Amino acid sequence: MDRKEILSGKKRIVIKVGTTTITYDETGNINLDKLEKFVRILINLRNKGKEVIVVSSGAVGIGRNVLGLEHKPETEAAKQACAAVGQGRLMMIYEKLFNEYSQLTAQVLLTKESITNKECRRNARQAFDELFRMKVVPIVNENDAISVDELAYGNFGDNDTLAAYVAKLVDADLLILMSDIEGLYTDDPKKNPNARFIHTVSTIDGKLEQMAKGASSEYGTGGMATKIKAAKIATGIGADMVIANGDNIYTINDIMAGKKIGTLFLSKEHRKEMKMEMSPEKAQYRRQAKRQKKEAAKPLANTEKVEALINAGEEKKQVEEQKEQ
Ligand SMILES: Nc1ncnc2c1ncn2[C@@H]1O[C@H](COP(=O)(O)OP(=O)(O)O)[C@@H](O)[C@H]1O
Ligand SMILES: N[C@@H](CCC(=O)OP(=O)(O)O)C(=O)O
Repeated sequence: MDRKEILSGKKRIVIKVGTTTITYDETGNINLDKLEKFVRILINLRNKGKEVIVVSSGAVGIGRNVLGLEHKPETEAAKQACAAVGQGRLMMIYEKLFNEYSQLTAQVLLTKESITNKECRRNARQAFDELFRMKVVPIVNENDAISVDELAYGNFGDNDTLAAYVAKLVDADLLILMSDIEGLYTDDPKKNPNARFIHTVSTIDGKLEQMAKGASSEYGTGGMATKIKAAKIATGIGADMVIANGDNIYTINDIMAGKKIGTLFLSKEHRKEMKMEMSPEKAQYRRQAKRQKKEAAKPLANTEKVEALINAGEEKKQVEEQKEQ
């Protein structure tokens, strides 16, 4: 099973854009050009018969700019005010762009309760179902002006996590997180030049979680840590998830076409299928590597250890040669 098979047949897609994707780094102003392209991509997906939900950040950042604040709002009240001003501006622009193509859109502002409270969750699901039926594209954000807890960005409140909960709420089969970076690395590449890119993740474990650090930009909030949290939620409910760079917004089309772009987190179903599809040679190689690792960990006398390592190297070489033949 390859990426194309996994991604091209997706039906219900949640796409999250971070503040850094829809604004200019230098000024924090809205990148209208990119937003327009984004809206066209969304409408095109709809035209192909897909159902799309947008989770759009930007309220706080845009509000901060509209209000002319030089620095990130520090107090709770300042964040609330920025979000209230910015959300209106953001929706006004989305509305205008969608309207150019006669595509209806809707604002859905969620709070923690929309997910944690059973009744609120049912109401939210009902609203999304009806919007889908009416072929409207919902644009979701947190209700930052009143959700003070969420604005702390400590527990529930970041849009990566929110997007995953939305995917869960509507039973989406794909979650795309457009970020300011092309995907997950073994460490934050902005701080560690030796960090290596990870194309596919099938298991999210403690080691992987440790690789994912916080945000390092002026406008970003969650960093990679919240994206891993989102991946756990999304893949757990059977949705695949892709993190990709929003610099080139057309990347969304490439992801949908199954091109090897960004980091793909496999849903639990695809994880199982991949395991079953592992070739006997690869399975043998894995078993052998595991055995060697175990052997090397055994306390041996120094000379024995050296001998064991040499033998292990030879054995590995032989398996690799056999594989190549
Ligand atoms: N292991 C990692 N791999 C990639 N990026 C990482 C990693 N750890 C931390 N980061 C940081 O996460 C940032 C992306 O998250 P964030 O700043 O919240 O932006 P956005 O909201 O646009 O996704 C990257 O720019 C990078 O500095
Ligand atoms: N709800 C907030 C965004 C929170 C958030 O996660 O932001 P980001 O890291 O830019 O996706 C807002 O609209 O400003």
